[in-house]
Amino acid sequence: MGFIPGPTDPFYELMQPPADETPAQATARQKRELDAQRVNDRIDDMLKEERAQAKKSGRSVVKVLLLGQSESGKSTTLKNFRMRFAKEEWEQERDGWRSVVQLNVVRSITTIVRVVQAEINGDTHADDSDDQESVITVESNQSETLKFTEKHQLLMIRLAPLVSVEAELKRRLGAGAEPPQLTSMVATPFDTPHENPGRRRPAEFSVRSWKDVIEQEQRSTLLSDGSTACDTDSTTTVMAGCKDDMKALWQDKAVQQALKRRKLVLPDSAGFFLNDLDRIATRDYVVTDNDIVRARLRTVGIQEYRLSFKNGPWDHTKSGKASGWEWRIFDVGGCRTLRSAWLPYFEAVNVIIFLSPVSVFDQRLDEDRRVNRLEDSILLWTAICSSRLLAKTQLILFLNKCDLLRRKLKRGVKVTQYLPSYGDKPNDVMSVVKYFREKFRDIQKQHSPEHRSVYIYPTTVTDTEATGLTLESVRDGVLRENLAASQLI
Ligand SMILES: Nc1nc2c(ncn2[C@@H]2O[C@H](COP(=O)(O)OP(=O)(O)OP(=O)(O)O)[C@@H](O)[C@H]2O)c(=O)[nH]1
Ligand SMILES: [Mg+2]
Repeated sequence: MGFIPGPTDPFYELMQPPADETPAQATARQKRELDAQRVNDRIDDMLKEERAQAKKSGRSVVKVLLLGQSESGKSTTLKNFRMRFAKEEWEQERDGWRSVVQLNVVRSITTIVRVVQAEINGDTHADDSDDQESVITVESNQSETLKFTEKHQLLMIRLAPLVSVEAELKRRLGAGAEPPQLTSMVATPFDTPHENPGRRRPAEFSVRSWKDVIEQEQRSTLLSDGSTACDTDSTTTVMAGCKDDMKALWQDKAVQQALKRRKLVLPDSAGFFLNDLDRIATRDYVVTDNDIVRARLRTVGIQEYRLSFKNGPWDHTKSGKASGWEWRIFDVGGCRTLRSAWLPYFEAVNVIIFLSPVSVFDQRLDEDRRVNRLEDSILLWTAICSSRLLAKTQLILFLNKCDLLRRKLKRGVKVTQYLPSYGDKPNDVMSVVKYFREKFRDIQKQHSPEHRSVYIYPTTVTDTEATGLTLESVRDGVLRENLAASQLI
């Protein structure tokens, strides 16, 4: 059985049906609850079984949750964990990421093509029915005509095959994909759900489990003789054929102006991929770790990965038992429509790694454009710190996306303009990160039901070398802190 909250519990509100619920909504809710209960029961059974096995083997289990808003870098952190501590598996699945990187590239290009086409056609609003990145509006005072010529028309025609490449890649990766749930939203997992106020941006491509997607891709690219099928793959061939045109589009001045003018928000990693087309859009493209940590697949399900740690300095208890440790890391979807699904995973969790991107103080949530991203992150952090259920959970905070913060500040964006409490402190990375560190620490101190400390790391989780070192420090800290406990779950 899962836990049943009493009226004083922060979860109680969440479990109450809405006052204005119709009979149809009640039936749908009851079905959802029944399904959720079944899942919970299955998890409970599994946990029981695992506890028994762990006891037998003398191994200790640490349950780790990765939390934070959408695009905060949770899945990227999980990739770093696996890259650092599960090297063999990581090497094996590397090829499976090829199509994901290709989809990231192609989606950015087709989005740009749509913008340029809209400019050429003189549309004031581009079609936003497909991609989240394509929601763009023309500023009325900037509507002078850009210089598009026949060259651009020709580029549009020559890049047209990428639309079917995108569809093909989506179909192939679709094994683990699922349309995002556009149901009710919660700001924190403890809130009462309320209706989605109407998203301006339709969803990104998302996956229920990238484990499934990657494994399937790995199988489909591996030939019977053990070699990979990269040079026989038609999407790769088309992309290689379009390489020069993609480069020409991305580097074109009028195109760049159009993107700026229409305020097109491409994913964080678009520039990285599009500046490196000579390497990526080739028939013999080999995926690198750097590519994988930048490849974006939005998470909609909850996935679990296991890591084993053996023979470390943390491995010896007073009794001399060298038991080994297993980490079960859970990666969740951070979008507001998905946060209520986190609740069952809060039970018996040892460690939460919370990611708060420090570069987002001037951005809004995709799922609710009225909400500032930093405010959302603070709200979520406060709720996690305040939860009684999580009172004994060790908290680790990653102040992430420091590289993007640096870039933003260099462009002259002033923190104090969006965050008046920042006052006239220096507008540099060190000072901003220090400020956030203090604020998040204060919230933790003020709201934790019991005394505990929080470990705070400034991170750029796309920097795999630096993140690897951070994760080693996290691992040692967590395991030392938990050493006293003989059985962790
Ligand atoms: N430049 C930069 N990009 C980052 C950093 N961390 C994550 N990203 C990128 O941001 C995007 C989103 O990261 P994800 O790890 O998918 O975010 P998530 O928290 O799992 O998001 P959801 O699955 O929607 O909950 C990816 O394209 C990452 O490559 C960072 O520190 N710097
Ligand atoms: Mg994710």
